[in-house]
Amino acid sequence: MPERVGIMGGTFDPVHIGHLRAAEETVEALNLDALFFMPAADPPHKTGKKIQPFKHRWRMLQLSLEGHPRFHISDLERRLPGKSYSVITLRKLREEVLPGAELFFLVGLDAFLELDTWWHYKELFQLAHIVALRRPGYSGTEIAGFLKRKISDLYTLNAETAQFDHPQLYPVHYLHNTHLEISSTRIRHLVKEGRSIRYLVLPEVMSYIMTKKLYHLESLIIS
Ligand SMILES: Nc1ncnc2c1ncn2[C@@H]1O[C@H](COP(=O)(O)OP(=O)(O)OP(=O)(O)O)[C@@H](O)[C@H]1O
Ligand SMILES: O=C(O)c1ccc[n+]([C@@H]2O[C@H](COP(=O)([O-])O)[C@@H](O)[C@H]2O)c1
Repeated sequence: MPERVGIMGGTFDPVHIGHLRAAEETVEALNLDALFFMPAADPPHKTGKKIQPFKHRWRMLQLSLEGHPRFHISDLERRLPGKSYSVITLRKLREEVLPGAELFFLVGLDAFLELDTWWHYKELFQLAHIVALRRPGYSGTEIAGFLKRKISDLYTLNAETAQFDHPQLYPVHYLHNTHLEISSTRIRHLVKEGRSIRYLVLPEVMSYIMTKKLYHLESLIIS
């Protein structure tokens, strides 16, 4: 039986419990054998924005995932040249890194409803199952209309499995994960204002941010 492998792409600047809990609930709900966090080296929609170097974002992920039996990190996008387009990453995974595996690509509902702005976005649905994660501020009722308008009007909701099926393309799953109103943007702002981020990130990540002075006012001014 081919392995069922989740891929969670992100900037992870920094990784927070919104990411971690959504990933945990996906692994459980969809019975995944493994889930790879895939930090983007050059996130296409963050061009020109200041993001922390890959090594810090990578280390914070490592600290967060340590000891988890099914969570792993991949440095594939750091090794690929150019912008971190998800279609390129998924092609590479299917063709070379994980041939034979069944891939599940996780995206928050905010990102899902903007998938039509991604590079060669229609191909995503030929490469992997898409898992749309609930996120406060975005409604799952928009998924059906989005699929119909932007991808294919042959997607239909299967009431039994609560997923959208298609005769040729991969299914789209809408996960009823816990609503956690947490974003990396909010965490960066809290640090900058000298406020607490305890319980929004793992303790090891909080210590790392403090020790390395990431997101602090001084570090933002100097660099
Ligand atoms: N609280 C959350 N609940 C569900 N999904 C989330 C949550 N936070 C982020 N995600 C999803 O995780 C993926 C990676 O997110 P990303 O690293 O950009 O974090 P972010 O918190 O959205 O960051 P930023 O605020 O800097 O844009 C995206 O698909 C995003 O939609
Ligand atoms: O492929 C694209 O065109 C594309 C456009 C925007 C975002 N992505 C990916 O989506 C993930 C989340 O991106 P972001 O900017 O919300 O952190 C990350 O893995 C990006 O590489 C991918």
